[in-house]
Amino acid sequence: MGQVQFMRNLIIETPSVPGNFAKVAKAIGELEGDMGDIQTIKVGTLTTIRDIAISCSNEAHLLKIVDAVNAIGGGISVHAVTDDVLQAHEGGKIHMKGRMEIRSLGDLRRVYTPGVANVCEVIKNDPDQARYFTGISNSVAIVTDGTAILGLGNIGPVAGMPVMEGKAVLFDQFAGISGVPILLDTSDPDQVVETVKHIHKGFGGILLEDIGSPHCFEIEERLKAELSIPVMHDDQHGTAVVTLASVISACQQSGVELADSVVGQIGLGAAGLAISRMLMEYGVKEMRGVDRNEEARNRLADHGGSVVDSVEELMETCDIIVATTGVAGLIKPEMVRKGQIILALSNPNAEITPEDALAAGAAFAADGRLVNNILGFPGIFRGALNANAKEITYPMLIAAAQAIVESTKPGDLVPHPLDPNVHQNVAAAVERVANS
Ligand SMILES: NC(=O)C1=CN([C@@H]2O[C@H](COP(=O)(O)OP(=O)(O)OC[C@H]3O[C@@H](n4cnc5c(N)ncnc54)[C@H](O)[C@@H]3O)[C@@H](O)[C@H]2O)C=CC1
Ligand SMILES: CC(=O)C(=O)O
Ligand SMILES: [Mg+2]
Repeated sequence: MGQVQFMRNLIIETPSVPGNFAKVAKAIGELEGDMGDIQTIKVGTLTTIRDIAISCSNEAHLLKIVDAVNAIGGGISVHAVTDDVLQAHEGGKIHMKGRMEIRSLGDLRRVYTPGVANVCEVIKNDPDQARYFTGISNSVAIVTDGTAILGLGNIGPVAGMPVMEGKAVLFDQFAGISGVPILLDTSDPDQVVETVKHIHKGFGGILLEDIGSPHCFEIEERLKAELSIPVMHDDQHGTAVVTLASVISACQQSGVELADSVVGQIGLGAAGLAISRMLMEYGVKEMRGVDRNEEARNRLADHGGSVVDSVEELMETCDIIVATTGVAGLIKPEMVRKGQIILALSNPNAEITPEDALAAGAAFAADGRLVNNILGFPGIFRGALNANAKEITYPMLIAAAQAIVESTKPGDLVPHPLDPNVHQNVAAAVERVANS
């Protein structure tokens, strides 16, 4: 199958006779539709109705699949096409909920006035008590200016809100952290820094998300210097941690020495520069990079990497390739060299699909659905908040990467994101380093 841009659900009716579902699955499979969740909605004496999630390339591809299912005949038909992803977003994905229920006047007086005034006094007299008597130390602001939402570009903070709500859901589920999206109506570094400084007192940490380069570098550096709570730009360091982990695992499994490998980074923006820096920090001696933007190329050179002239040259000369350009299909199968490790991490669509990279001879290949900062940021912040850390340091990030490697099953590049152990292990490793 090509790039997955399109996820829809088909509501399909079949006569209730064994073998009919297999016919439907065959028709979908023959057209390279990728079936996901299957739900049986109704089993009647005569007919059965199922809701089948399908991933495909685009609307035209979906229509071909619908036609093919309708053409099976024998009473098999597509009743409707629904958009479950859109429906799942109705009303938003997050909701601020109280941890106390108010069932009596006594509860009301404890939770709110007059009782709450006493807690205010306690904190006024000793501000450190806010750590125990408010949710501040368990809350992280998810701050975006909307300038680099996934690989969709500068689509603005409101259009980026579904991503920020998604990050909040992940924070909650994997780390028990309250993630609060903050949408900034400015991308001017001075204004971003000032705004975050003015709101930071309500949070135990700041996650900068989908803020484009180059202003993301200045914003993060200034906030790290000026605030005494953990600040991390996820697209830089969350991604770099998970990429380092997957590269270590791939090298271990293929008997390659990472330090002696030539690593090539395509796209030297927020994610790409941070990945290059982390790999060099970890010991990669030969780090090469390419970007269409001259300033981005210069930044790699300033950090000790070497710049090459084209994607083709990079592909030809490197053992390990990481791509974070946001450009789907940038790596052509004919550019792939036998035995290469290829991580094409752009979302929602990769520079090359893992299937195409493997078919072209790559030893390991993955995309941004697998190698994703989801494996890093929840545990990194959990560990930092547990340790009451004032910042997130390189040793904490390297420890997070090592914890991901240790949580990876043999044969895999990274752990499954729904494996709660990985988030717990990352948190424990980060907390340990922060406390050392
Ligand atoms: N899998 C994951 O966990 C993550 C994936 N990403 C993905 O990485 C991509 C980039 O994200 P950011 O680094 O935040 O964006 P960015 O805008 O900071 O960087 C993109 C860089 O790619 C360069 N570029 C674009 N087209 C190019 C081409 N044809 N040849 C060479 N260079 C080119 C740009 O000049 C820019 O420097 C996005 O698609 C995003 O979804 C980002 C963070 C995490
Ligand atoms: C995963 C992520 O943060 C991104 O694609 O921007
Ligand atoms: Mg992002």
